[in-house]
Amino acid sequence: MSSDTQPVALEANQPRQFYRGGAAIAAFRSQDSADAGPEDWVASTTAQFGKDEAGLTRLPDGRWLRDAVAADPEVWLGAEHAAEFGADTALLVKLLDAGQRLPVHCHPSDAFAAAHLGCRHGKTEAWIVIGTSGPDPTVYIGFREDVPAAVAAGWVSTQDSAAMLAALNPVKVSPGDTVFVPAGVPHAIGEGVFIVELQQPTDFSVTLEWKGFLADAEAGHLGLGYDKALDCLERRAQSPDDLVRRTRALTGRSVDLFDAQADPFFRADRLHVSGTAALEPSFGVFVVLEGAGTLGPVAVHRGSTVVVPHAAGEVVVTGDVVAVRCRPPSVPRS
Ligand SMILES: O=P(O)(O)OC[C@H]1O[C@](O)(CO)[C@@H](O)[C@@H]1O
Repeated sequence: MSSDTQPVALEANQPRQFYRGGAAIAAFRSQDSADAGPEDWVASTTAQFGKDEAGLTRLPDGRWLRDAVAADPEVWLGAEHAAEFGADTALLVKLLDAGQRLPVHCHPSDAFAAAHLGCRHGKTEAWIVIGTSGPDPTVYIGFREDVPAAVAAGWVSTQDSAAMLAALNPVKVSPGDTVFVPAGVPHAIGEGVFIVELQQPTDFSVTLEWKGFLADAEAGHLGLGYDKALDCLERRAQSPDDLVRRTRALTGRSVDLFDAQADPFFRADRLHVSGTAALEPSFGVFVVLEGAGTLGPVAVHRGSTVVVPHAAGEVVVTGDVVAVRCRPPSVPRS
């Protein structure tokens, strides 16, 4: 019988990345050192692309979370989820602190990943802005106008960063804003933006703007070559209004952070608890944004991250707490 029936507080898990950042994570989590890097992979059962272990979360008892879930998917994920996904959580959550602008890149869809990368998941993602710094916190999302394939390929081969960035919609952001990033849509998170990121559980990226970020072009196309990799790029114009939501003013007990277009990929809500709240049974990844209290038996405060197995049942939150609850997609009942 599995003992994984209680929420578990997690330490930071910061695999090496190629870009600067991390001070906001250190401040948020009250860490001593700000040098651990710009990303914290929370409750991760996903390794970095091409790596065996980097990125995976270790439970406090020393097991990889991935192995614990594999040993008992129904305990961790519930019977319905396990029937659809097996031991796959179908979710990756990160804290990401962009200490510099990230490169322009995009991610494959499920169909592209299945056809070329041997995986059922692509990497649709979404961002919940939880902090900003500097004079101009901006994200860049989707092309402003349709871009012909030859133009995109030309930008990549000449590494025309200025053209690539200028082709994207800039969006100023502040805490409480959310951005849905469908597979294929090119994007770059700007300097000074600190987010909770939800995504499908892969590390597949096509880095259009590799120069100045990656060692060489080879690191940017998933081993497919840019000719093939750029087939996953969404070159049609996007309207930021369709992708960005401003949720800061919403303070209900549970505020849905994304709209229906995110439902096939993941769910997130912001819980505002004052007193007690009982949460329905579910696998969940929690990031506590404000306040202090308890999540089941676990004491939590700003900066806490907690993974909750489905078998924890109805979990009670107490105290004055604002937290983001991240969950995999709900599996339709047949
Ligand atoms: O996928 P890359 O090129 O490593 O990009 C870095 C980061 O950019 C993101 O895709 C956010 O846009 C992160 O999930 C990822 O870790």
